[in-house]
Amino acid sequence: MSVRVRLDRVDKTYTDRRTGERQQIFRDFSLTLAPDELVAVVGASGTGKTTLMHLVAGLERPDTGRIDTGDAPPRVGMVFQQPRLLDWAPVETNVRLAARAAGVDTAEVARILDAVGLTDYARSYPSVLSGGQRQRVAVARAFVVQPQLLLLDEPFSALDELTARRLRLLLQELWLRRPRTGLLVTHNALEAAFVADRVLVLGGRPARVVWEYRIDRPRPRTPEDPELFDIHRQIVAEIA
Ligand SMILES: Nc1ncnc2c1ncn2[C@@H]1O[C@H](COP(=O)(O)OP(=O)(O)OP(=O)(O)O)[C@@H](O)[C@H]1O
Repeated sequence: MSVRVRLDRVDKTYTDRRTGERQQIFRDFSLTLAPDELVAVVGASGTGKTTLMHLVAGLERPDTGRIDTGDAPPRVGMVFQQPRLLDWAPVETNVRLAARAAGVDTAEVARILDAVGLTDYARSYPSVLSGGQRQRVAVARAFVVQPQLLLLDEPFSALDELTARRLRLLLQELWLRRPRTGLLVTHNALEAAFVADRVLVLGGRPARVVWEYRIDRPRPRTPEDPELFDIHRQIVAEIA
């Protein structure tokens, strides 16, 4: 079952540790992610993209307002900029521990390792893998839990462009096997255009959606699609 995510009139304030000043990151902020919709959030540094992700993940609580993800807490798969693997454990164990913690049949582990192209590295330790391979493990760990909600915070921005591109294609492939609701935070407008059903440009303080674009390009998409390139240019123009 896919989830609908609804942020309803959310306020979120932080106190600056150095100055003691209060910063209102969100005021009366509402947003809905439809079931199986992939939404990308872009915008200038410090606007509140990661805060938004943390609110949706339940890692931060709103001061006021509600975040509704349905009756039962959804299974969440997260991918961060850094893979955050357990260095003492082989690849297979990294993925299996995530599956077990989520109560998912560990038979899924071999299947997802195959899907991300890491079967031959199942017994390897993260330290011997390339950056791209480590991030593939992180993607496997996120997908092995069969997430109803996918949260991607700059998942490919620490990788070189060619590797990032391969991982975006992998993400598309995994998502197409079974679509699910997702939120992607990225600085890369082309990535947003390639991955998302809808792109939001966040700006200002408190943050608001200053521009929104629905991407109706059919999937599977290719990064060479000139229409996606045009959309990416519009996104860049809106961020600037
Ligand atoms: N735990 C915290 N305590 C205090 N201030 C915080 C905390 N988390 C974020 N902030 C502040 O909230 C604002 C928004 O931060 P956030 O990380 O959400 O922005 P962002 O849009 O993700 O930025 P970037 O693109 O640079 O990652 C920033 O001014 C940041 O300093």
